[in-house]
Amino acid sequence: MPDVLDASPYDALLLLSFGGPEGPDDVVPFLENVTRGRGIPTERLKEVGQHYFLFGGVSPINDQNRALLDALREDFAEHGLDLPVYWGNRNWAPYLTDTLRDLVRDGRRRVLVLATSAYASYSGCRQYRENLADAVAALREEGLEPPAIDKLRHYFNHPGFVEPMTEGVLRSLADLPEELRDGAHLAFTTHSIPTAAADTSGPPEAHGDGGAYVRQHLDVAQVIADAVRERTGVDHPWQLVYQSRSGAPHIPWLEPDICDHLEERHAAGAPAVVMAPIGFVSDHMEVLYDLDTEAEAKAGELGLPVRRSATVGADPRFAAAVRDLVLERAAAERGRPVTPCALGALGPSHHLCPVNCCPARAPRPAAAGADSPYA
Ligand SMILES: CC1=C(CCC(=O)O)c2cc3nc(cc4[nH]c(cc5[nH]c(cc1n2)c(C)c5CCC(=O)O)c(CCC(=O)O)c4C)C(CCC(=O)O)=C3C
Ligand SMILES: [Fe+2]
Repeated sequence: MPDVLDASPYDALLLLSFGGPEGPDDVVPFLENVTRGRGIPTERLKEVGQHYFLFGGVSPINDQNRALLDALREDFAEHGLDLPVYWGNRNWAPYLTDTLRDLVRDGRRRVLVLATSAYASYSGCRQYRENLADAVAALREEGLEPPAIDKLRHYFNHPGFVEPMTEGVLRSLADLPEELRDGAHLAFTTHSIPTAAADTSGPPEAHGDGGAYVRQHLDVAQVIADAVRERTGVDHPWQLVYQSRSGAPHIPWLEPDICDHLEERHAAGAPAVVMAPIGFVSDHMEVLYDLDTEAEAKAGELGLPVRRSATVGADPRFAAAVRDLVLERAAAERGRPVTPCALGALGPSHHLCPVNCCPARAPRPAAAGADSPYA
């Protein structure tokens, strides 16, 4: 029998994700949920709807979360961590508010949240916290007393997140024809966001242009590029690039786009490119459409050999990393000394988002932060 691990003061882990449609009839209501009050052009919505219809109206994200849930439960059981794991989404069933109601029903009083977004930014962190606050408010409206909620720190630089991606890049390189392999460029890719959102991602004072969002991705890219060089003896040129831009054309978003980058690399004589989607936790629609469909098609037009490397998904090393993060946070909350695990130059992220971290354009209550009315 393994030793019993101590998750107190927490009595549940909540996997909090984006959600996605599971059939053609879900697509439009899902997009309405995502974009409620966000001013995304109708043209863009029609286009994104087509991305989903191309795959039968099904996003793989929910099945990927089910697999992650299984991996977490299996890892916790194997290691004697007695902590139930719940799952709720921001934009599709199972909806966060319903899951929070389940937590109350089961008598859970202090919940730790694992968001399926590894980096800072309004879209990747505060927006999740706002939706948590909305769910808390909804339960209070019903006369229920919701549990206290904390959110795990950003895990972009945790070895259990980075190492499976490093291995994925090595596999993609190995999959290229040998004569192209050593000259291959690495394109680390993530979701584009408005430059104004990047610059204030947080906390903004601590970072330069591009804020924590860009700095964190650059740090991970550097760690992976270094590890690849160590393992192969080859120094592959690399760059951080972006994908899945939306919003109005006159508003600046992070660039270059992956497709423009492929064109530019091709013109510069790169023999091949490995696209490494470090910004994403699983192979959801952004990976399946924007990389595997659109960017692959662009590369085909150019005659540029490309490979797309793996996301962590339900890798057991990621599940183990979550266990490590849970135990670290629980110990910290109990006032024990902890040595947070992190690769790269930035070091471990804060446990509690400071006031004004990744600010929204229009301030709204957000849970699990120093500026939270529920902290
Ligand atoms: C940083 C970031 C992540 C990574 C962190 C994280 O994972 O959270 C992410 C993930 C995801 N984004 C997703 C889907 C969408 N994102 C949209 C819109 C937007 N995303 C943004 C940013 C991000 N998004 C932004 C700044 C917008 C524009 C306006 C707004 O702020 O809303 C739209 C509306 C249409 C469009 O404009 O494309 C959709 C449908 C799905 C589900 C995929 C599936 O179904 O498999 C996932 C995992
Ligand atoms: Fe998105």
